[in-house]
Amino acid sequence: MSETKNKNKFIRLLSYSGNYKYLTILGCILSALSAICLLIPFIYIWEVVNALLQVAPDFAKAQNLESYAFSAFFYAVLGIALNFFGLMGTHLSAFKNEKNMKDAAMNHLLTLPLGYFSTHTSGGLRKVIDFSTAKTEGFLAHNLFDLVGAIVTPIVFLILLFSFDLILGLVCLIPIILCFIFMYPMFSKESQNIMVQYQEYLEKMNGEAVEYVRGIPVTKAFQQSVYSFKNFIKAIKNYGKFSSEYSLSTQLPMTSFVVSINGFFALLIPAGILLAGAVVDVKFFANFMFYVIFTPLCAVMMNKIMTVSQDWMLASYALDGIEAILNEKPLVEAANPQKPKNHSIEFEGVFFDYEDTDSDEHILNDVNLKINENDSVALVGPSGGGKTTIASLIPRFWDVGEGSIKIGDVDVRDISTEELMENISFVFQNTTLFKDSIYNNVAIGRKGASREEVREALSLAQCDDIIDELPQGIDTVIGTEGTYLSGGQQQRIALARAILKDAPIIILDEATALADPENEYMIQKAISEITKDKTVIMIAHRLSTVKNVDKIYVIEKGRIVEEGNHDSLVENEGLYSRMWDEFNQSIQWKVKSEVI
Ligand SMILES: Nc1ncnc2c1ncn2[C@@H]1O[C@H](COP(=O)(O)OP(=O)(O)OP(=O)(O)O)[C@@H](O)[C@H]1O
Repeated sequence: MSETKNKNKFIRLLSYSGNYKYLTILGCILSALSAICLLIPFIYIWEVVNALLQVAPDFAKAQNLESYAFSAFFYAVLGIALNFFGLMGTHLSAFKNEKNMKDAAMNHLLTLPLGYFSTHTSGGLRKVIDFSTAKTEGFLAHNLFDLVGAIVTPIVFLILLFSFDLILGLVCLIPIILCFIFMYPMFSKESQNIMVQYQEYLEKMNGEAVEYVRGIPVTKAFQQSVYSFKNFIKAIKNYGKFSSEYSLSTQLPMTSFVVSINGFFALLIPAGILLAGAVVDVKFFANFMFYVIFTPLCAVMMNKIMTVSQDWMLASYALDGIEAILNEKPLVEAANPQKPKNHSIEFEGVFFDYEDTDSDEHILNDVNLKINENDSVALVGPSGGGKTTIASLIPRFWDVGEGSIKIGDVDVRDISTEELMENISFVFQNTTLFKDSIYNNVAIGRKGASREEVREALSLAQCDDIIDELPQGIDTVIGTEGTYLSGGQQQRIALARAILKDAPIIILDEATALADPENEYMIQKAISEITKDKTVIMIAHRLSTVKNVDKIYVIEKGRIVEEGNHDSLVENEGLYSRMWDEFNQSIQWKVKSEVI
């Protein structure tokens, strides 16, 4: 059963090569032929030794030496040529395989809901795609080719063993059989699972190491030691424990394997001496020489089979990584997409939970709200209440569990993704700027935008002072020549991108979170530019930034607990009014401490 599954897996892997898979098959056939050709010269060497021994000590009388030497040379060259063309075939197919696999994964990623990327970091995805495709490419280009050669060689070897001398052949067969017996457990399902577990422990440790390096500034600032990174320590210990236990468990089979593959001589030489006592003739001596020269080759081949089996396990694990991405459910596109009638937004009885939510409480619990076209609303409330989640459901980062979200009276699930993205701009607290020029970073906001339009958007987003200070103006590449932008500056560039996009619905999540007072003032100016005549949803902790919106929704524990404008909510003396008091106190505290 597991064999069929593995076979299927191999066929699945090969299918990424498309029609190039025939090159893999051809490459493997050439590998087998090459292995046979490369063994034939040994027969001719035996013929030469035999011919010389027959006429010893008058070696000049030896016959056919040139013809043997030429034949040996011919097969050696043919073997190398077949090897070369075979490897070329497997490489071409492997490169195609790698490209197709990467394309499939990348294209599939484009169909996934945006929420997928908030739980799967770009670094992690890149690692899976790069590691997996590199591993499978290596397996198809080299390891599989080697495996065929490594399997064919002992088979031809066995045929040769028996055709030269039956008894010596049988003697040489014993260590080969022992090798296979000791190798068998290493091919088992259990052993494959161990390999997968090993990779998981290794990845966990690497992941924690990255977190550790990222956190070094905090560790130093708070005078902590490496031991404060408990997860890292735990990951190292787990990895160490697993590796030692695994190594110890393979001690006996591995040692037995190594002893057997290198134990040919231990049996061959005593057998040779014993047999030589009985039949002392030249032919026997030539045969014996043949075995002495030839048998070490078999050890090399056995070793290769052993390592290739491990390479297959790694390649199979890598394929699992890619298939995990490909098996992610894409965002379901509407069969008959509709256009929103206007840019109002409505939540009707929305319930939502993340996939891994295990609490009894819903993340969003019966959320109902209506935002008229061109109105500005704010979502405020305690941390973890669900503000970002509400905003993320509008552009379908995730789909609602129950209820519906409508834009212009059309359910967002009935709007095509393209149309939805055209209608919505979002600016998050953690803005992503590419390591590219400021110009390209902004121009991505709208296809075909002219240079002038990009400049204008930057200007409206209050970025003139940033551009003036850069060595190459808007063509300066961020992150080079010491060009690093502060969080607030990056936020303004991101706002320029949104201004250029000019979408009718704007979602601003903590847009001023990273700003110092001067940047905050500039960002506020940019925001008033971007939000003119737009439907706006703002999420903010600084209540001063949302005081003038048309409506404020107070979100707590996934529910809307209050709604109204600023004045009415302050009068209400509920959660908002308490938050407003706390906000004012914090401002006064700040002013006082600055005066002192
Ligand atoms: N990707 C996710 N997967 C699982 N749970 C999540 C995810 N994102 C948020 N949550 C959980 O959902 C709840 C609401 O989070 P959300 O970020 O929407 O709150 P918020 O009000 O915006 O918080 P904050 O003001 O701190 O940004 C929290 O309990 C949070 O832990």
